[in-house]
Amino acid sequence: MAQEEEYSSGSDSGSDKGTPPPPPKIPQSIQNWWLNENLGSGYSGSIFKATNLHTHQVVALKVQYVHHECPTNKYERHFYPLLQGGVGMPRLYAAGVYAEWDYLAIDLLGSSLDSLFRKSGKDTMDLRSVCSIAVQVIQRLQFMHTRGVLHRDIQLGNCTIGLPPHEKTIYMIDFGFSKRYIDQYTNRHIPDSKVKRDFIGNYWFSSVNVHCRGKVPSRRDDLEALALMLIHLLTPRGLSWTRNGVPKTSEAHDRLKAEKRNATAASLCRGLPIEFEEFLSYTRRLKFMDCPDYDTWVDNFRDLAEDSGYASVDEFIWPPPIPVTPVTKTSNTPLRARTPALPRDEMAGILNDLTRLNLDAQPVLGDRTNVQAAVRQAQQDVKIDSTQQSSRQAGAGPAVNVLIISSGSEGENLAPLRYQVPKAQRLVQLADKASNAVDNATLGKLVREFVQVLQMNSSRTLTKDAVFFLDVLYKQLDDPSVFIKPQRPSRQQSFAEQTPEKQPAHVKLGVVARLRREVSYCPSNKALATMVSDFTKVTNKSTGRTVTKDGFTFFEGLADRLASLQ
Ligand SMILES: Nc1ncnc2c1ncn2[C@@H]1O[C@H](COP(=O)(O)OP(=O)(O)OP(=O)(O)O)[C@@H](O)[C@H]1O
Repeated sequence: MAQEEEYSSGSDSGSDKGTPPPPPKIPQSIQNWWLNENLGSGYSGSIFKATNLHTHQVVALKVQYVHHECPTNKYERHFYPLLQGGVGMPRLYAAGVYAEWDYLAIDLLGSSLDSLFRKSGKDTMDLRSVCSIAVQVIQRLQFMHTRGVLHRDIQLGNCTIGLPPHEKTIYMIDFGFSKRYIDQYTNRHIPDSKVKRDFIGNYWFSSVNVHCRGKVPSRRDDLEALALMLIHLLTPRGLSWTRNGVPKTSEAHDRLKAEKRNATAASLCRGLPIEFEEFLSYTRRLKFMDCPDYDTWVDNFRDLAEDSGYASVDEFIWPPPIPVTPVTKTSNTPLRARTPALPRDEMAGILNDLTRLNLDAQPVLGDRTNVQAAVRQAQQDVKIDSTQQSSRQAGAGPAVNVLIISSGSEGENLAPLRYQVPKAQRLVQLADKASNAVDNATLGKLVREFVQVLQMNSSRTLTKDAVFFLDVLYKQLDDPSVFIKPQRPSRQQSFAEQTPEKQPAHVKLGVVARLRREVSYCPSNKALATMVSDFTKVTNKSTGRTVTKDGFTFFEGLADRLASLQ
């Protein structure tokens, strides 16, 4: 941890015993390790690249003077065994005390996020990288928490990338402040307490409850710290209370705490994608013993990245790649200082204008009295989109913000498109094609294409756009005679999202396995529609919206069945 970002009034410091003598010079070798260059120094020790004198293995050696006032190595070494085997958890090779030096030999890793961000010289970090950090760090915390451990010091300096070939993986380091929240003897969650505790953590990102109210930390606080860290990265000049540096006096520290305590999620996230405000509010709503819904938040940040035109966000890629297509959602562009949110009175004016618009004659989704008109309108839309596509192909202007309906036969140009059009956009295109399909054979081909698009990158999440496609498919199969072309997906609208209560993963697995078995002898389109609906609901409601292997087999079976059910 960077010393300037660290504060611990919880340690039994030697201040009232007089200043401790300065530590002696660190020797050239410790136990079997030859110390090479210094990789970084924290408040309580230094990290060296080190080589084993016998095996020549190269590690990071974390060295600390045994009499240091904050002897974190002594605690940290007990957490590594609990965390071994997890993705993004450094391996521990050796630990011990040699002469006056407490050492830990761990995986040698790459740069910290703090150092990468500083070196970039940018005001804010790009949205893709921030989503990637969100996805990976939530997963790391989920792993640590399942092992009964809280990190308690989430900050950029404690997240590093690996060395090649693991440079796209974010590692958690520095478990010096970590703590078990599951009592190892009773196997129960530690109790809350009304007694105000000394603060252990860091000034910038420790949660309001822990930092400002002296509460006992639990899982929610690790996530709140992460939320603050993400918002910091997207905010020009960072969170306001980080701008004056480390408080030097207790009055300055009190001011910092007051500022942190008074900052609402809405005020911190103005101009940022809504997911960040929702995430911070969610972490602050959690109760002391609540288990956070890690999977849903991983999905939400994946969706946000995909919706913004970024693929494979599970991988942290640095420097950030240029998006495959221009990012079209300005509301998702983290340029708060340069594109401020609308002033209140201007917004009121726009809303008033909107209310004066006469929308009465428009066909309404699901209004079956307007079927004929809506279908005509839908066909008209397709013609317009196709015309726009051909004029664009003839060099008539940029493709930004226009939905393209492929005029080629279904699936034939998948490979080239795969690298040009983001997944979200492809799914919406497929939904549009499905809405215009007039026979089962076409729908079957579209289902096959849907499977390929879902498998385009490492994420197998049933995104909002994938649900949109299934929604269209459901409506076509259920009763095409009353089918009306649906609107584009929004965060609020989907047939599968109206009942949001969660179900455990095993329920999903059971239902999907049944669907996979039964689809090949399903008697009618209507019955297939019910299956599509069952699949979507159970997947959307389970903890983790990942499409499983059984799920993909179900869709392949569905495509086959559509081909034979004419
Ligand atoms: N395994 C590693 N491989 C490469 N560099 C590392 C490794 N671990 C730590 N570092 C570097 O050393 C810096 C300090 O590491 P760390 O935070 O673990 O030390 P610390 O002494 O516990 O810090 P503090 O006392 O401030 O908490 C990190 O920010 C990172 O740059």
